[in-house]
Amino acid sequence: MNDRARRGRRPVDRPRRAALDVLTAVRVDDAYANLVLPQVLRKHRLEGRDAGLATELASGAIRMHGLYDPVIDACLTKPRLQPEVRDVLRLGVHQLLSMRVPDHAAISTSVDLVRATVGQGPAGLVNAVLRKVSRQDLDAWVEQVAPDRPGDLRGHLAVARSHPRWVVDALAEALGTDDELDDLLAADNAAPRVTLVARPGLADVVELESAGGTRTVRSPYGVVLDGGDPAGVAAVAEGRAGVQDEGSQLVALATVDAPLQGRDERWLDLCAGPGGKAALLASLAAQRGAVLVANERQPHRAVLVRSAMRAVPTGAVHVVAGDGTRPAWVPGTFDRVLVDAPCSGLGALRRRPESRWRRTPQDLDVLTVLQRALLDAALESVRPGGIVVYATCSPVLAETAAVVDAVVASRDDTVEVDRFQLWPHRDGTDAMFAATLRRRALV
Ligand SMILES: C[S@@+](CC[C@H](N)C(=O)[O-])C[C@H]1O[C@@H](n2cnc3c(N)ncnc32)[C@H](O)[C@@H]1O
Repeated sequence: MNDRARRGRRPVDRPRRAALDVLTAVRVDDAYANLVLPQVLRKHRLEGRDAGLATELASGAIRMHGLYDPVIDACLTKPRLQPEVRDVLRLGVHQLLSMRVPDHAAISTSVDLVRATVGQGPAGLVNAVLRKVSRQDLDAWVEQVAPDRPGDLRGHLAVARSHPRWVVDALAEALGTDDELDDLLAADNAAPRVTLVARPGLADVVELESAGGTRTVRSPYGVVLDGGDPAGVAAVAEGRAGVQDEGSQLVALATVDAPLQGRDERWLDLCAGPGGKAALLASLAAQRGAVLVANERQPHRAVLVRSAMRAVPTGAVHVVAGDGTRPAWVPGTFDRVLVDAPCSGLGALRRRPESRWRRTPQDLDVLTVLQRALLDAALESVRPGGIVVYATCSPVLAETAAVVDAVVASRDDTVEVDRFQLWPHRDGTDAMFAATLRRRALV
């Protein structure tokens, strides 16, 4: 590049550069956007509004590429596109169709970005594609690139709401109706507000409300933050409170509040990492004179569980690392057991922009075998008359009802006493599933 050309170039906008770094890490390194974002923001020294802009750009472009890619393809004259250039275009399309960025700013910053990162070659193409995209709004593009809504509702929503078609089918099956499908998929695309949990005996909701928040409707321990950084809330920094979706709080509460006859002092969280539900269970255990064993297979996640427990009175919890399908304890040891099983996470799509694109139907084949083994191990671990709650952050029937039904049907010592399924569009929570089972008392 000669000096004249260099002088003529505008500096690349840092939030957009940061957003592109996130897209690259997700595409090339299989990174999780929510984990890589804080590092990238630090690297580019972005805070406040700039950090918010980079986050919105990256999350939106990743989440919505099921819609943006057909729009981009409709504007190409040649079908092939370098992945690096497509990433820049996805960011540009997000600004043009889903944000209030003026067209000229969205286009010129995208051209600058591709010049700085890929080179001068694709600058003209990026300019031309984004100019075409800017000629109509989001609704007009959906009409142009998505299947016809009356003729193929699920196909239409898969594109319009940017979900893989198999995920749309699995969610529709779990809902039991297509009538709410649009609302559910739209809710998956909206960033959730941050919900805190006041760990009982360690913090209370009044303290969290004073940080600027509103109490949750169903959990007595939850506060939805109005905004701001939860790490700045003293109770969170000290481990007396945590960030936890209301649905997860309700799962922990279902575990400890299910009626139980007889001894109620040994509790087990079979799949505890990173420790959100275990920390709520442990603080309740401390209040109720019980002790929680928090088990996690992955040692590095067991470390996270220990950190989540830092404010819980010692003696109320023991954290152990082990395979929950091969328990290290005597059968029938526990009075209450939570199995928060590893799952597809398709009920928490609001939180992870890339996860819908990573999962495959084949994942379910592997997961459901493990889920059944863990639920069986949980039932072996609980005493006769004891309670087991099986939970997933997925509503997909193969990992919820089908697992519970199969395990209950395969045993003559287990009855189901309750079941709930939460939904983002109905309940404002992740789509958590929980079934409460009781091991029959000996007669
Ligand atoms: C859905 S997460 C649990 C979330 C946790 N209850 C919370 O609220 O923070 C499932 C956890 O199960 C762990 N896991 C997977 N296989 C396991 C096994 N065989 N035994 C025990 N834990 C396992 C995973 O490493 C993961 O941390």
